[in-house]
Amino acid sequence: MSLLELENVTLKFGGVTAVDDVSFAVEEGEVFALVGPNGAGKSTIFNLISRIYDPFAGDIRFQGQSLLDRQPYEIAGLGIARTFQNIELFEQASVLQNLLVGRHKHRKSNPVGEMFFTPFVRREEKRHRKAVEEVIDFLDLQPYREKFIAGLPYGVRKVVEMGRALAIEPKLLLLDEPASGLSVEETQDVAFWIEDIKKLMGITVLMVEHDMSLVSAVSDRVMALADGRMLAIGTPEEVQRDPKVIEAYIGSDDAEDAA
Ligand SMILES: Nc1ncnc2c1ncn2[C@@H]1O[C@H](COP(=O)(O)OP(=O)(O)OP(=O)(O)O)[C@@H](O)[C@H]1O
Repeated sequence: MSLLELENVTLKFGGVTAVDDVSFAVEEGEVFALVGPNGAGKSTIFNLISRIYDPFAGDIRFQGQSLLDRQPYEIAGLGIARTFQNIELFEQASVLQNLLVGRHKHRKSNPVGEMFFTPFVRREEKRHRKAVEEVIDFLDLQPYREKFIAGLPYGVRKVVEMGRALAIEPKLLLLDEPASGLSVEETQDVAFWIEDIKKLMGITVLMVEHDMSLVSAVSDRVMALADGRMLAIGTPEEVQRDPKVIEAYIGSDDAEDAA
């Protein structure tokens, strides 16, 4: 059984078919990338998996169970965490506080227990702190742990967003353009982290990314899309060599990314 399966998924926005009969499966333990020119449907696929949109047709399954009868707020609890293209963190809160928010789905205590700070609540709090401290160490965020997000450089914020998703202890991590806006050096760091997330944490990664150097460095498999349709699926090399993929990029705004 694949970890995540999309089967004949279609979504239309008015007259635009953003995702057109798309099927693919992500296997446990792999890094799988979605690539394609602007408007190909990549972010819409993430929003479908996150249950922000209902597909017009088709099914989306996680660990064999359909996600279509789930609400968006249930998705993290099932073990799917995501980052956003436009970083979504609490600006006036510290790195530590932002990561603790990621632990929300693990909270088992009730409001009365929290009011009286019972031994159970204390133990639970310790467990959350430990999990978050591990993520802080893992992502080298120690120097920033008490700093407010508002004062942090863009590259660090992106790492914090990845940390918040990891603090959920997901089985599947959805990374929406993890390298966008980053320097070459920062992108290399992201590549190392993705490798470690896969190898050391055993987390499966599905990512949307325009930077083909990052895609080639970390992905086991890649699916290329254009105009909502699947063009090719395979190793990064196979997909980059595919004539349909080359043609889709030529003349698009993203021609340089494909080079
Ligand atoms: N909420 C929406 N309402 C109407 N049309 C939308 C909406 N979201 C996306 N679209 C359209 O659906 C198509 C796919 O968009 P999507 O954002 O998924 O592409 P993408 O591959 O993620 O592009 P990019 O690389 O630019 O982020 C585009 O034609 C887009 O204009």
